[in-house]
Amino acid sequence: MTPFLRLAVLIKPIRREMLIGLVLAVFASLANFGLLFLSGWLLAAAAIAGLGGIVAQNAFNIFLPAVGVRFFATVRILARYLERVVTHDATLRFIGQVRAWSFERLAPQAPAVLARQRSGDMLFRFVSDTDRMGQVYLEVMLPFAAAAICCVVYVTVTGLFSFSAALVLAASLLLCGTIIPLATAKLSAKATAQISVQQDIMHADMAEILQGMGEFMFLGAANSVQKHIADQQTNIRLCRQRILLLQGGARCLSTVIGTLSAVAMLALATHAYHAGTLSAACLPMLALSGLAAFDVVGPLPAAWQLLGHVRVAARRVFAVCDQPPCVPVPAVIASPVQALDLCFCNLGMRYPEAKHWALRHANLLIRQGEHVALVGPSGAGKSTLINLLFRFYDYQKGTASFGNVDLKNVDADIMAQHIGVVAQDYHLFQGSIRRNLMIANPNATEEKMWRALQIAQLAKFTHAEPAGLDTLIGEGGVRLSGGQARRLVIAQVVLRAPAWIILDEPTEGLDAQTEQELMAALLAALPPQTTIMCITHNPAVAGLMDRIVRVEEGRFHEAGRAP
Ligand SMILES: Nc1ncnc2c1ncn2[C@@H]1O[C@H](COP(=O)(O)OP(=O)(O)OP(=O)(O)O)[C@@H](O)[C@H]1O
Repeated sequence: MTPFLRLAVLIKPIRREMLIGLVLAVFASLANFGLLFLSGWLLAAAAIAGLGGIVAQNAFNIFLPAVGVRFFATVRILARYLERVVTHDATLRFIGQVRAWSFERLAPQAPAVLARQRSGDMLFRFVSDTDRMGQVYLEVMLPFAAAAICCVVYVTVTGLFSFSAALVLAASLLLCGTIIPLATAKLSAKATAQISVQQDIMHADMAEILQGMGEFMFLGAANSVQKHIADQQTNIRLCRQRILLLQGGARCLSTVIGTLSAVAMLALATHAYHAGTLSAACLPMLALSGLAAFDVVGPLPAAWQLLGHVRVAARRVFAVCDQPPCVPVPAVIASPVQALDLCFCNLGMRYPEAKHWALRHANLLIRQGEHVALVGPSGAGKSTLINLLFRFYDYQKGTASFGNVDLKNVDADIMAQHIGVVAQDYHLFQGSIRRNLMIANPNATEEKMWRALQIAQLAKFTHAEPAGLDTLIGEGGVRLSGGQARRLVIAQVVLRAPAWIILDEPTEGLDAQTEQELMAALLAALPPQTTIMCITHNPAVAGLMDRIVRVEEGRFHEAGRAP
């Protein structure tokens, strides 16, 4: 299906508002045309009556056309106002719909498929591209539909008075409404596509630079990065200049054609007057209405232009949304049952596009309530276990079960109900300590929050801060030290109190004493049936677990208890 057909399907729920908006837009334009049409006639007829002596003046009924002029003026204002309200409301609703639709499709792809995209690019697609797709009704469909309907009416009405003037009007409207906008769009197509691609790259670059500004400075690359962005900006500006020049030229040409057509219509009407087939009062009426008719084709070059942008934006959004999720969604989602034992049998797992198996012939059994340390060299496959458990990635060989349910029949939401993770690459949210704790457990009382902070050895720090739980931690927790941030993540997990807790290097960045206090408090506070899987390179931490499993080249080996 083409991007436009797919957009047409998405736009269906707002078709009633679209239709009302179109009717109002047509009313406003017709009222504008009627206003100039009637005013032109009224002025000329009044002047002729004025020159015709007292009998003609008395015979001339000024009131009826004056009422008509007021009617058209009022309808024009009201219809334009209501049209703005209805069409903008429809547009905002449509944008919301496009965003909700794309989010629904993107969510199952996280994080494996989305990890292959640049975050700035994703942000741009999700914000600007969906915004542009949402403009398709207001900025493209509405002007085209309104122009088509109004032009037919204008030409028909003009034809009732002068066939030749109607022909001139029809030809000029066709030229300004289709040929000039099409030619402009064709000439600027390359620049339009370039802008889309370059903006795409620039936004992704900008996001990366903002996130890694410190690292760029450490590497002494800040100036070259600045220059790189400035160059991209220059390219985009040059493309924009070209488009604006073409659009300005098209507008000029349309104005010239509109004026020439009004002059030609006046000349033809004058000829008809001399031939006795048209009254003198109709001459300015046709000239003025000829000018008014061009109002509806004015926005069309910009509409053609935007059509190109919408096509590019829709293609980009659909391209991301159509990617199949890395892990197929189970037809029927199962729920693990007690006891929540984890069992891998001859498991083989390879990351997409990777040459090597991250896990191979892996056998592992962890019973609920056990405290197990996972040790082993870097790259052995320890963190891969988390990716598998949360169904971020799929396994290709062997079997895996959790709580007597095949892992292929569960999804991340189900697993998150049973497992809490303190990951190596954790993320804290902008805002306060309280907000971050509430995200983990929206129903947590203040007392429970303090207890979780106590266990995570962060209560002393929080108490010492004047704002306490409302202490702001900055974007990603930048106002906290690495160790404090990690302990806040531990507090989040404690607050959730899941049946399983996976700690990936929980004490990294902590001094020996805090490390001991943290682990002791954690082990003492957790209910005995809580399973702990602790991934660590630290022998002291591994020694606190019931048993140690060594991970080597994607296989699990029992290594007994640490001394
Ligand atoms: N997203 C990914 N795509 C492709 N390969 C990956 C991905 N993540 C990990 N790998 C590969 O899988 C293997 C196991 O990685 P994993 O992260 O599980 O190691 P680890 O034991 O946790 O290492 P560390 O102790 O350094 O965290 C490595 O060879 C790694 O290169």
